[in-house]
Amino acid sequence: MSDREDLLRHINDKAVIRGRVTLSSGRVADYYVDLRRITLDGESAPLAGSALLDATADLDYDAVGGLTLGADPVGTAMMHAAGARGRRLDAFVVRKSGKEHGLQRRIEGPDVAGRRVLAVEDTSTTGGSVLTAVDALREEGARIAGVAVIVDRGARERITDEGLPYRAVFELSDLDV
Ligand SMILES: O=P(O)(O)OC[C@H]1O[C@H](OP(=O)(O)OP(=O)(O)O)[C@H](O)[C@@H]1O
Ligand SMILES: O=C(O)c1cc(=O)[nH]c(=O)[nH]1
Repeated sequence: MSDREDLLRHINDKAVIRGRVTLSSGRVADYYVDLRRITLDGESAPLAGSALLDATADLDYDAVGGLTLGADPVGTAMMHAAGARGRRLDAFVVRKSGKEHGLQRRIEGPDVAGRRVLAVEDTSTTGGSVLTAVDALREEGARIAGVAVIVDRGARERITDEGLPYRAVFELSDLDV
């Protein structure tokens, strides 16, 4: 079984939660894909990191991250999967709002200014969260190589309409939902 097939089994077994739920956008749905149960799972997270590296192999970037919180373990899974392949890949975290104390950085981690970065999400429904990260990254002087998610929940059109390459390891139709 390939890593991608293995990951799909993990997602269907551990992350697909049925029941009424309010989504980030305020929409109501009758299932949730809780990918934190994958990206924070010691067996599943390396599969997710590896599958995202494969799905973005045609894109040129050297740092990866997105809007906290869902994106954080996605970026670090990719960083470690890249390291296991002998490739240096940095990670970063985009805060939802700027921090008032300390160094008052909106984007934590190695500087992204002037670098080609990949904006990631665990899942993207409206694309609003990942595009918030894209805006913050551009403000910081980063160049966006593309957007990548583990599961696309409907954001493809909005993100590609922005002119951004979009890669998803899985579409909703791949899942048992
Ligand atoms: O494409 P969108 O409509 O923006 O929805 C997707 C977002 O929703 C979830 O995060 P959530 O907003 O629940 O916040 P969290 O990551 O802080 O848990 C998920 O991790 C994405 O970030
Ligand atoms: O749209 C969302 O907020 C959302 C949907 C989903 O399936 N999983 C998730 O973490 N967020």
